[in-house]
Amino acid sequence: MKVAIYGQYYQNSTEPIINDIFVFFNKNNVEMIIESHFLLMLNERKIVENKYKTFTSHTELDSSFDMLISIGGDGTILRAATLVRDSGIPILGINAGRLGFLATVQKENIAEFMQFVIDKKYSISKRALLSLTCFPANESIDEINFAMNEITVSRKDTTSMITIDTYLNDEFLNSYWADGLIISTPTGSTGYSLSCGGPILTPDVKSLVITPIAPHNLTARPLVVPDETEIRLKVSGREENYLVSLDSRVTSVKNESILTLKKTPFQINMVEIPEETFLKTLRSKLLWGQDKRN
Ligand SMILES: NC(=O)c1ccc[n+]([C@@H]2O[C@H](COP(=O)([O-])OP(=O)(O)OC[C@H]3O[C@@H](n4cnc5c(N)ncnc54)[C@H](O)[C@@H]3O)[C@@H](O)[C@H]2O)c1
Ligand SMILES: Nc1ncnc2c1ncn2[C@@H]1O[C@H](COP(=O)(O)OP(=O)(O)OP(=O)(O)O)[C@@H](O)[C@H]1O
Repeated sequence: MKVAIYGQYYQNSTEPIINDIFVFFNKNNVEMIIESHFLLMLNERKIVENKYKTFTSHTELDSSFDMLISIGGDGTILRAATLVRDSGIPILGINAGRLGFLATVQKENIAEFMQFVIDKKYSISKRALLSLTCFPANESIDEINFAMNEITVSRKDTTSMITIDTYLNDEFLNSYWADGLIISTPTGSTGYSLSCGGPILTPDVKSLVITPIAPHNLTARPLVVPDETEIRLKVSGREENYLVSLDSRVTSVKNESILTLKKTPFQINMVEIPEETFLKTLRSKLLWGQDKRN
C-alpha cells in the first residue's frame, strides 16, 4: 500500500499524531510519500527521519497512490483537494485542527482507524465540486478552478452592498441586493452557507444551494437547485471590483464580468470510516442531541 501524507502546520500537538501514524504504517509496510514542505517542518523538529520520498505538486500524485492522508483541520482538507484534483485518489482527514467536520478521524483513535484503512473496511463518499468560468478571463481563477465547499461573491473595500443578477440555465432568477451570494455544494452546506441560514444537504444529494449573505431584500431565502444547473452571475456595485472565493482561495473580479458556475466532470473521493459517518459527524460536531430536554 502506498499513501501520500499532507499537512500545512506544525504544532506541539502534531508530534503524537505523526508518531501514531508513522509507527503504525511502518509496522504494516505501508509506503509513505510526504509533501515536501510538511516533511521539512517535521525534519527541523526531528520528528521524522529524512529517509522518506517526497512530492511537491499534484503532478506527482498518480494512480499508484492508494490514498492521501491529510493531517490538520478542514482548511487542510480543502488544500489537499487541490493536490489530488481529478486523480481519484481518496482523501482521509485526521483531525489535528479545531472543528474537523471533514477531517473525521479523531487523533485519539488513529491506530484503530488506520487498521480499517489497511483492511479496506471503508467506503468512498463522492463529493461534487463546482467550477467557474469568468468572462473576461481571470488568470488567478484558471489556476485551480474548482471548489469543494462553495463559490462565493462578496463586496470588497466597501460597506456598500452589491447587486448580483442571477440566472439559472439562462432564465432570470433574481437580483440579490446583499453582502454577497454563496453557491454551495452538499459538502459546503455545513460551512459558510449554514452560517447564512442555508439548509444542510447530505453529501450524496445531487443539488446545489444558493444562499444570499445578509440580503436586504428580506424575502430572499436560500434556494436548492439541481446540481446540473448552470448558474450565471453578474455583479455590480459602487466599487470597481468585488471578491470571488473558491473555498479558501480569494481573488478580485471586475464589476460586470460574467461568472458561469457548473458542476465539474470529476468528483473528490472522501474516505468514510464506518465509525465516522456523515450522520454521526452531524450529531457530534454540530452538537445535536446536546439539548438536555431530549
Ligand atoms: N461565517 C462563516 O461560517 C464562514 C465564513 C467564511 C468561510 N467559511 C468557511 O470556511 C471555509 C474555508 O476554510 P478555512 O479553513 O480556509 O477558513 P477558516 O480558518 O476561517 O475556517 C472556517 C471554519 O469553517 C469550518 N468548515 C470548513 N468547511 C466546512 C464544511 N464543509 N463543513 C463544516 N465546517 C466547515 C472549518 O472547520 C473552520 O472551523 C470556506 O469554504 C467556508 O465554508 C465560513
Ligand atoms: N498538522 C497539524 N498539526 C497540529 N495542529 C494542526 C495541524 N494542522 C492544523 N492544525 C491546527 O488546526 C488549526 C486549523 O487548521 P486548518 O486551517 O487545517 O483548519 P480550519 O479550516 O481552521 O478548520 P478546523 O476548525 O477544522 O480546524 C491550525 O491553526 C492549527 O492550530
